[in-house]
Amino acid sequence: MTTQAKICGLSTAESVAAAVAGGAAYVGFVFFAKSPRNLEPEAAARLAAPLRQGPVRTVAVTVDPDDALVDRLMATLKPDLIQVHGKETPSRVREISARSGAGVIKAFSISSAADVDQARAFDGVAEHLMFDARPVEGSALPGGTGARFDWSLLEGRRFSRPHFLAGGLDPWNVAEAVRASGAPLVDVSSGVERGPGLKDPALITAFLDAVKRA
Ligand SMILES: O=C(O)c1ccccc1NCC(=O)[C@H](O)[C@H](O)COP(=O)(O)O
Repeated sequence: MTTQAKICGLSTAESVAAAVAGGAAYVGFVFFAKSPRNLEPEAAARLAAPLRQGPVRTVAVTVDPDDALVDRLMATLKPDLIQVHGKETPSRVREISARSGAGVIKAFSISSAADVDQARAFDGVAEHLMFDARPVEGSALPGGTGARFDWSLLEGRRFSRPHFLAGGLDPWNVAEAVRASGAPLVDVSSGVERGPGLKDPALITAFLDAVKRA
């Protein structure tokens, strides 16, 4: 099966264009004040405007979003999916999905097989599960840190919908990560940046080319 990619944390028209031209299936915009990739929903809506009629799905990346943020995102960006990267429960994921009408990507911080097991409670509740590396203790960010986990923890794992592998991927390791994990979907942020929050269009292209060859 072809691996599909999400390019996360976009903040310029050039990086959005590189993601679309390279064949990204998903593009992510971050709404988390402590992140160097943080955007106002209105700014993300402007960046996503050229994608409206196309096949690329837009993702709003959040951490424990309250109803006000969900409503504001749906009034502006109108994402296809809302990614939740905090301590959301299965019932909160259901609420966010019902309130927004968007699908939900539930992200998990992984450092052991037991961390992968906890995702079972969300299988069939969230549209996609995302397995991301556990950030180092004290990190201000729950995601987008460039940290990796042991990709083989996902080997042989099956879920009702395609799942994402994330965490420390880049153009040079993504093929090996796909092989070791068997993940059908991959996600990258810092591995296609030239500095914190600064996406590099050439690295986005290189990452998407590597995914196509994986
Ligand atoms: O990217 C952020 O700044 C961010 C902030 C708060 C919550 C989640 C965030 N990113 C989530 C993502 O989907 C990242 O792409 C994912 O964690 C992988 O990041 P990286 O290891 O840098 O490739």
